[in-house]
Amino acid sequence: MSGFATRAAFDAALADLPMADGVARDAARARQNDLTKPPGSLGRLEDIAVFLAGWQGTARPALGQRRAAIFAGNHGFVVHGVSAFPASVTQAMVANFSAGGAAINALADSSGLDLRVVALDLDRPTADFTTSPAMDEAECLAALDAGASVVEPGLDLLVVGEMGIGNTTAAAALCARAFGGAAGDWVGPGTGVDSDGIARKVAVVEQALALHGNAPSTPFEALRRLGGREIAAIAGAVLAARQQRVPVVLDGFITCAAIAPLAAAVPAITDHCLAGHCSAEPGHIRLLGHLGLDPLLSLGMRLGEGSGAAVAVSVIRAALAAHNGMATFAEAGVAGAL
Ligand SMILES: Cc1cc2ncn([C@H]3O[C@H](COP(=O)(O)O)[C@@H](O)[C@H]3O)c2cc1C
Ligand SMILES: O=C(O)c1cccnc1
Repeated sequence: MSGFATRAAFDAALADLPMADGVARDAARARQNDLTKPPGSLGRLEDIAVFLAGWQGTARPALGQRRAAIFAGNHGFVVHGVSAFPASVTQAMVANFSAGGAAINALADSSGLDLRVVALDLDRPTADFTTSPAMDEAECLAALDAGASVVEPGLDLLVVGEMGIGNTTAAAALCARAFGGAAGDWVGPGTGVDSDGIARKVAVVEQALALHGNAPSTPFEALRRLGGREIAAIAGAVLAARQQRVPVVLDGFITCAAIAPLAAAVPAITDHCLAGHCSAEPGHIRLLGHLGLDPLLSLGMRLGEGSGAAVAVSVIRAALAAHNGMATFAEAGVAGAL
């Protein structure tokens, strides 16, 4: 199993990304062209099957072991009034996940996902990033490692999600740091703050960028200074998944923002990722453009918890049902194209 015990281990993993298996990918594409339909007629369902073939290293990919990993963390900057809900909701929702009552419980169930919830030091919020780095090096490494720990051999697909009151503000700061633009380009209503709340979020992001803007702009430093434990854990999970060639389905604005610092340095980090959906949080569509990802769904969801990605898994299942279950022209005795 992978892990990120040191900053050098994280940097080395990011500098040495394995690529998809081109032979398996070509074989899957050839199979798609042999199935009893006009080539290309299943649109992105075909591309999804070919993508999974490349990362799983087989022309007939499967979804036997599929997991949703939800990481939870608390943030010091919430004292500035950046969320419509109190920070205590993070812990309460983790209890709700355990009791089976949250949206992700229902949606993971509906997509047949094994749900893992990883609560990261909820009684110890990160430091307020308007006055200091959110985490010290050891805290950030522990969070990255907690993310890596959900990636186990044999996993066919990993969905990542988060819970952390205030984290749309951290996500906005990470995006601005990674891809530029004004704080206001990345800040949105999150859980539903009003225009005063948006103004407070913009001010908090601007303060954080002013304080940390001259720090080394490495992915690790961005996560450590501007991220949070659940955000660093997502980055760790996505990177560990890549090391093991496990394909990943990203969720909304926050999960995508978690890999923004990695993608700004190494754009190929998104190659093993699908964007499950486009969130209604306004920064998400902008961020997906920077990540080079075309979302599978756009349902106006703005929840987090991995919920949009979990719904997208139903589409991915459909893609593989067609890829693995259909007959070829030869098998069915159907005449091919003229
Ligand atoms: C009951 C409840 C359940 C949630 N599940 C996910 N989030 C989402 O909302 C939070 C981010 O929004 P903000 O930055 O405005 O706080 C995160 O916890 C995210 O996962 C929730 C929020 C609430 C209130
Ligand atoms: O895009 C998301 O995942 C999101 C948006 C708002 C609040 N929580 C999550």
